[in-house]
Amino acid sequence: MLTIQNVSFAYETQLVLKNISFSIKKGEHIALIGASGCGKSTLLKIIYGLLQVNEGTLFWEKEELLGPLYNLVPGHENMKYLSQGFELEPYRSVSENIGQYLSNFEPKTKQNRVEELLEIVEMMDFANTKVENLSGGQKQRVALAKALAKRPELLLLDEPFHNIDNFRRSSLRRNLFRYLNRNNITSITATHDKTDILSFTDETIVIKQGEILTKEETITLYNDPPNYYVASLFGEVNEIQTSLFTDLSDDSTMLVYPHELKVDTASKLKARVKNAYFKGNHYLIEAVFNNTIIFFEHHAKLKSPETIGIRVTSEALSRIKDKN
Ligand SMILES: Nc1ncnc2c1ncn2[C@@H]1O[C@H](COP(=O)(O)OP(=O)(O)OP(=O)(O)O)[C@@H](O)[C@H]1O
Repeated sequence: MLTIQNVSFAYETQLVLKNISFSIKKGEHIALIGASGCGKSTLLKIIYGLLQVNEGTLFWEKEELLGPLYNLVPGHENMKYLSQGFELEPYRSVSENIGQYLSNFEPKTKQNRVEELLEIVEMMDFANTKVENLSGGQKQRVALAKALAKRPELLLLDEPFHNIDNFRRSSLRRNLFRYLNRNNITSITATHDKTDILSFTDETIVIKQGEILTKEETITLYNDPPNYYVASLFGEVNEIQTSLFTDLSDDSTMLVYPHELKVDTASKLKARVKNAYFKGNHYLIEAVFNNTIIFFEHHAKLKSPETIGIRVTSEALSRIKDKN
């Protein structure tokens, strides 16, 4: 559906994206992840047609997307881009904003559509409220509904749940992706939030300093990250000498997530507890092991400077052995 070939882009002299190539099929959900400033928003803006590439080509099916120099109105009509600074009309109501670009030809159809969108973003109670009187998170939800209003084929989301409180975020995410799947709408989401990525995207593209580091099925990428940088985008991760926990004798290291390290009183491999962070259903323990800081999950609080034995779960060990 969308193909990007060898795209490079610079803001004046600063080269921000280098030789980006990938394609997306209809109905797929893709995550764009990478450290702040790596070029995620810039890439979304290029795809939407707000920025002109210096090199490379973009295709929508077989049609080349030529960019803003060749279009009077920037932005491709089969896409919608939800930017971090949502463009809403502050003095108009939530419903008026959502319906702004919908046809007035059949008022009942328009009203039904606005109501459907209000339900998706859980803003039914604010239909007649002026946007200027909404919180940042509420504005973000209205902007999302407005982006969906004209049924785009491709939705480009830039940190879409950034301002939304945890309480709403989960249900909003579920509503949105249920709607996208039901309507076969493709999406690309630039995000820092691993929950956005893991539960809702088929593939993940990792960008580092303007280049694609990897593009992989999201589950595969999480279960078998190619390096520390990629694993750390999903949260805390430990890089541990493989020979300590396996019979491999080389000096390679392995990546182990905190839930894959367990306290084991029988283990000869000892770690010294530094801190315990309450996480609700477990504690995240920070400890010193083999002269480096490690993190692991434990059901109870451990006190500094307690010394405990640790082991790696058998699932993680077999994954590591399979790799070697
Ligand atoms: N309008 C601009 N003019 C000049 N430089 C810019 C402009 N917008 C972004 N940049 C620079 O381009 C680089 C990439 O920015 P971009 O916003 O694409 O990153 P990002 O990965 O989306 O970051 P974040 O996760 O913080 O939103 C950064 O170094 C940024 O400072």
